[in-house]
Amino acid sequence: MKIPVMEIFGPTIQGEGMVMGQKTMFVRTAGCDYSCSWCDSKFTWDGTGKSTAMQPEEIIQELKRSGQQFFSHVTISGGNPVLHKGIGELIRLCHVQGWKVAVETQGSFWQDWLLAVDDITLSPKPPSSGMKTDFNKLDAIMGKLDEANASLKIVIFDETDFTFAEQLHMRYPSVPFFLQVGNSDTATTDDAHLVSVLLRQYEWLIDLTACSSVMNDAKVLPQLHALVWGNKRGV
Ligand SMILES: C[S@@+](CC[C@H](N)C(=O)[O-])C[C@H]1O[C@@H](n2cnc3c(N)ncnc32)[C@H](O)[C@@H]1O
Ligand SMILES: Nc1nc2[nH]cc(C(=O)O)c2c(=O)[nH]1
Ligand code: SF4
Ligand SMILES: [Mg+2]
Repeated sequence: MKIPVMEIFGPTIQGEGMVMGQKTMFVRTAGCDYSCSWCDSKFTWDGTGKSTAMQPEEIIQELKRSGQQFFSHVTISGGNPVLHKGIGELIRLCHVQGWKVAVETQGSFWQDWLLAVDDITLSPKPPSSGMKTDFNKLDAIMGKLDEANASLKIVIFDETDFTFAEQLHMRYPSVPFFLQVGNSDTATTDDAHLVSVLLRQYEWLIDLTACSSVMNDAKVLPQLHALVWGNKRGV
């Protein structure tokens, strides 16, 4: 079953969340059921990017061609990769190669192949995104997942987002919880300015977290790739 692929890149580091710093390849799929106001990957769903329909075997070949022997971990992101049934076969083939597989999704859809993923990052969207989380769906997904492989990662732009994150953490207290700095300027090429803004936002988020007893075991992280490469694509 074919998968619409936007880009395949790496090896780079996972710049976000539960396995930050892990060397990995990325497979970015096209299409999203959301349209977050601040999405840093709008080209996957707004018609400005070009995708290629690929069989799982072709994706494996392209990963080997571009990453050679320099990786053992593959991150599937998007868009929302959970829209695509064919990813189940891709995960199986990655495991045959001995590679671990991570998936990034917002938690709006279920596929049975999620049970085969080594690290799942669920990133429900806070109010600033303009999206509304369907908690019936999210509860059902959480109920089916092995919590050992899952984490929650919430992007924070303002105090309303932080309150949303507190409520989410209280709803799923045993799931590892990550707060992520929001990038409010995903178009700029002025890296020095972007980094200074992101570090200021990081400090603001640390200060908020420090004063929240709900967040006593949360982790507060920047997007490491944005600090190193700014808004550059394919890193
Ligand atoms: C582009 S999304 C693709 C996966 C999936 N659609 C999702 O949102 O989880 C990958 C990650 O980037 C985060 N993200 C998107 N735009 C961002 C921004 N402007 N600042 C910080 N994180 C952002 C999302 O919340 C998500 O955790
Ligand atoms: N280095 C790097 N780390 C990332 N973590 C999540 C990403 C994403 O866009 O899903 C991403 C990305 O695009 N690059
Ligand atoms: S859910 Fe993810 S890919 Fe989709 S619009 Fe939001 S941030 Fe972008
Ligand atoms: Mg990204």
